[in-house]
Amino acid sequence: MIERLLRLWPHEAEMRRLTAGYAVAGALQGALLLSLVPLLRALLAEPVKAGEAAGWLGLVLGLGAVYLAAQARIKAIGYRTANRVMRDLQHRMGEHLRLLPLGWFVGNASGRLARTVAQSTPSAAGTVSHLWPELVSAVATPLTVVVGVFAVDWRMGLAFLAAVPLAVGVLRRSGPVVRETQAAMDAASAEAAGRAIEFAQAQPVLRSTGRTLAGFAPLERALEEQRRTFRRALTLHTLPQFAYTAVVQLGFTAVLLTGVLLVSGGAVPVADGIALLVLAARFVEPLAVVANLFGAIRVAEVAVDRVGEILEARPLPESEAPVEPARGAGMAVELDSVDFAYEGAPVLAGLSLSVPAGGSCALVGPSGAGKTTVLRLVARFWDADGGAVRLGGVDVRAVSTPTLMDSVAIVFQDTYLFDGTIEENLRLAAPGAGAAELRSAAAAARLDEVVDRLPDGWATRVGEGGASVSGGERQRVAIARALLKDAPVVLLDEATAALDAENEAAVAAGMRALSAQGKTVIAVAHRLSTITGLDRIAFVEGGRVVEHGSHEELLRLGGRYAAFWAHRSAGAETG
Ligand SMILES: Nc1ncnc2c1ncn2[C@@H]1O[C@H](COP(=O)(O)OP(=O)(O)OP(=O)(O)O)[C@@H](O)[C@H]1O
Repeated sequence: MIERLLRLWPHEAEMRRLTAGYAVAGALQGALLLSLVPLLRALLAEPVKAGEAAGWLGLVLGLGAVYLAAQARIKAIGYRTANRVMRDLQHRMGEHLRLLPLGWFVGNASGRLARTVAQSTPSAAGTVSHLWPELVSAVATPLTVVVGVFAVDWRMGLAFLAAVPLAVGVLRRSGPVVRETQAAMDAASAEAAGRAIEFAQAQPVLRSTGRTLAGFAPLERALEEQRRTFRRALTLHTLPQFAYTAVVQLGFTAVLLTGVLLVSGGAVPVADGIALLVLAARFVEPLAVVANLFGAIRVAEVAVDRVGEILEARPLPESEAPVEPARGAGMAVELDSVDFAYEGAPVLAGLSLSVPAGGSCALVGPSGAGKTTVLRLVARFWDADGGAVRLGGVDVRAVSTPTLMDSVAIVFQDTYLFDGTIEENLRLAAPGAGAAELRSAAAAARLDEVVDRLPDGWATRVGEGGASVSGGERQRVAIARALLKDAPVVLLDEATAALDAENEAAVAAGMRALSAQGKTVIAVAHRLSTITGLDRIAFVEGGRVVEHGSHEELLRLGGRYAAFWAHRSAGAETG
């Protein structure tokens, strides 16, 4: 466990010092208990040795005071270290996230990240301040006691030790079970939390279709799975817990029997016997604690693993000799026989596409054909499995990340806006832009119409994620950002959700404005108005471009695009 943590937080010397401190505190407690033996001997002697007893009592009190002081000191250090562990892990995660490819953030990364930062780092750090010290002292205290008991009587020492191998065996066997069930419970809880969020977000749809909780199958399934996993965990944990308690009780009984036999046989004085039995009762306590701690440590291990998943996620390789692609108003984009698969599921198979600098191209095709994936590969969310993606003639793998991010502006379907004003959201793309620039970009993206309608104009707050403006309006902000950013390549994934006529016209106008600035525009387009506003069309199907040309050329060809167009036109007419 601690090795795992040290892999992520490599401060071995500090951890060793802390462990030594915890061990000393634990040993002090052991010594405190052992000093009961001479105290009881003096008290139970015939006649009572009052002076000697007072001396030993002084020692007990003194050791107690030293133990308390040591505990307070080591706890304070433990808390400080735990705080540092948490701060360092969160800081390193922040730094590391900046290096991870954008592809890492696709999918459920935000939920995973939120949980890891908010829950797993405190839990991992808590290992240092709570679990580790308790475990170290739960081992150091009985160990000291056993050494002392051996000094009093070796037979009693052996009786104390008798249960230890059995207890260790039970713990070792139960470890993987607890860990596996903990991981399963964690995954089931995460899934249930995700479905609950989905359920909340889907409320408008569910209510408009008259469906209630009973009708929302994904959440029901996730909750049922969570209950099943928890029941299974309970069953699997019961047996090892029972076995451990039984072993500890068996050990206590062995000490008791040995003590009674030795005392009644006259081999051990009565006073020593009583003292050793008192010790035995205190010896069992930490052993029981160890079992609980092992469970808690397995839980913390899952948290440490989650932090590790982020810190050990690999950034894409960076070229040691980066090449700067030639940069004009636009930049040529080329995909050359690109193959790509998501976790083994092939999406692109030998896809080739070439868009000249300043040119524009609409990616059209059936849902799931891989159009969005093409845009993601141009922005190097991931590297292609085969073939090459080139910007300005240079392989994206040879371009440094800052240059790449500088060369590409991305307008994706799910545009994220920060919880600030419209103006602040625009300024993200160009912090130094003057008011005139801002207004001209907004006008080109028809964002000015939105701003005029909003109560506080440019100073209107958009809410978390841009919740207080519509999807189409968010895309207008993103297009205005792309105009301001002045990157030579603009990648645009038109929203598939129904856009009203006004927003649709605004997106088409924004694309025209980007093209007019000489930028290379590649857009996944769904609407006839936006498709025909671009120079060329690439029809993507089966992981490759199957038709490529202008709108008129492709209609004349009478192939897949012509059929798609006829179908869409019929749909548009019927509304
Ligand atoms: N992050 C991901 N992990 C795994 N599979 C993915 C991921 N993103 C997309 N896919 C799958 O890859 C295929 C291509 O997806 P992509 O989004 O590129 O298609 P598309 O042509 O843009 O579709 P649409 O028009 O519906 O947006 C789909 O089958 C999709 O389910």
